[in-house]
Amino acid sequence: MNSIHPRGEAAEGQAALPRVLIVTAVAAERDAVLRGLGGSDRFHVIAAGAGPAAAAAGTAAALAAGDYGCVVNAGIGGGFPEVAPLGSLVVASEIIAADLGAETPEGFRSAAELGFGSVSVPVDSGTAHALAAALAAAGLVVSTGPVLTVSTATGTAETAAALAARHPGAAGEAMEGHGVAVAARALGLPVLELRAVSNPVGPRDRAAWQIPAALNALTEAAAILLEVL
Ligand SMILES: O=C(O)c1cccc(C(=O)CC[C@H]2O[C@@H](n3cnc4c(=O)[nH]cnc43)[C@H](O)[C@@H]2O)c1
Repeated sequence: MNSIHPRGEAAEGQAALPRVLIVTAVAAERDAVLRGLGGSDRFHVIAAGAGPAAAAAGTAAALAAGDYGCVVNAGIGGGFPEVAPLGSLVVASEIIAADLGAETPEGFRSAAELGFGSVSVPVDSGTAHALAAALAAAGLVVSTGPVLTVSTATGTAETAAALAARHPGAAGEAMEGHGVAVAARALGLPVLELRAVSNPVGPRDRAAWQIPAALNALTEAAAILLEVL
């Protein structure tokens, strides 16, 4: 882990730490992350819009305009209840485009099964482990596991069960990770995904989403991110 000089500047005799791009979907998530970062100018936080296409385009545009050493997708997300309870944090071990593929009479076939290449982007595993350990050490509840990127948020028990069966150990679901990861990978940059769980992956009950608690957890996690990256 790095020791970070105030405002991310290099201490005398040390190389400057690389800048970090953090991509969220909406302004409320961006602002929650910014509160945790406490004004560090080493981090650039954007709200690129919801869904993988907006996330990929926003990430690519930001990376083209600046010099970054690492990209993080952050926000609220759904948690698979056996793995990631409400209000907890999820650090992705891999980022999977879970609904990229085709329906067939025999069921869903992933883009990988159709011959289009992998639907999974690896994360920077050393940093992901360090982040999860630091979050746990700070007393936060954290899980690691695959985080699924979907264009349609899961809204039934049947879809949740099918996703869990296709992706054993899946911890969470959100709508931007794979877009951010593909854009980062195009420039050879390491990527992470960090989610605060606002709702279970399962039958849709939007009124029950615990958004303020998840945004608070995201703020707490961003303060730890500052120490780890
Ligand atoms: O209404 C609000 O105040 C509010 C504040 C912050 C964020 C939101 C969102 O609606 C964020 C949308 C964003 O959340 C992710 N998400 C959350 N739960 C799920 C899920 O179960 N399945 C998939 N995605 C989920 C997703 O990344 C959305 O882009 C509202």
